[in-house]
Amino acid sequence: MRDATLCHLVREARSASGEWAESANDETLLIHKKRGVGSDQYVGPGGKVEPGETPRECVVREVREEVGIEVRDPVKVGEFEYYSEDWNALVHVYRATEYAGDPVETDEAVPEWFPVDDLPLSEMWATDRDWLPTVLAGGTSRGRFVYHGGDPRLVEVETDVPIERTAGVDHATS
Ligand SMILES: COc1nc(N)nc2c1ncn2[C@H]1C[C@H](O)[C@@H](COP(=O)(O)OP(=O)(O)OP(=O)(O)O)O1
Repeated sequence: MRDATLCHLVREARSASGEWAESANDETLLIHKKRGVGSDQYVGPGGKVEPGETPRECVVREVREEVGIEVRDPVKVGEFEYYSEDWNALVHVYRATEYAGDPVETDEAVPEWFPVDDLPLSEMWATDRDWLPTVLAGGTSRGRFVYHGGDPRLVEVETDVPIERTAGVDHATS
């Protein structure tokens, strides 16, 4: 099975005085994908892990390539198995709040910030609604999804499960 990554970057809300504000006002960066798996949908930036690369290295590279942002603190918060007729993957999900740069459009993606409580779920993978709100709120999730004809046929999701929270180190895939 192919390893892939997703990054859910959270821009934490602050009040006018610079204090932390309600987390409901946080925003997350999604991309409208121009090509590849899930094109024409919104999804977190990410992509396939290259040989010899760790998932953490991959997620940093993919976010840089897709939207021009340098992610500083990706923490692994989820792991999902996806099966479909033409795409099987083990997807490593990261949450990050520290980054440098402003998102830019590239030939792969159009970036857009969304409030965490107002996601474009009807234009995202159907199963994102089963785990993404938990991850954006700082929780963890693990799941197994089987798609057929573009629709989810099997959905198994656990939330707030132990995930090896590899803030700095993880392992290269073969
Ligand atoms: C239900 O299935 C999926 N849900 C979500 N949220 N994300 C998914 C699903 N299946 C795949 N993905 C994501 C995981 C990766 O970020 C990408 C992988 O595809 P992509 O084609 O973008 O990979 P790249 O390496 O960027 O592509 P190139 O080969 O064109 O460089 O999709």
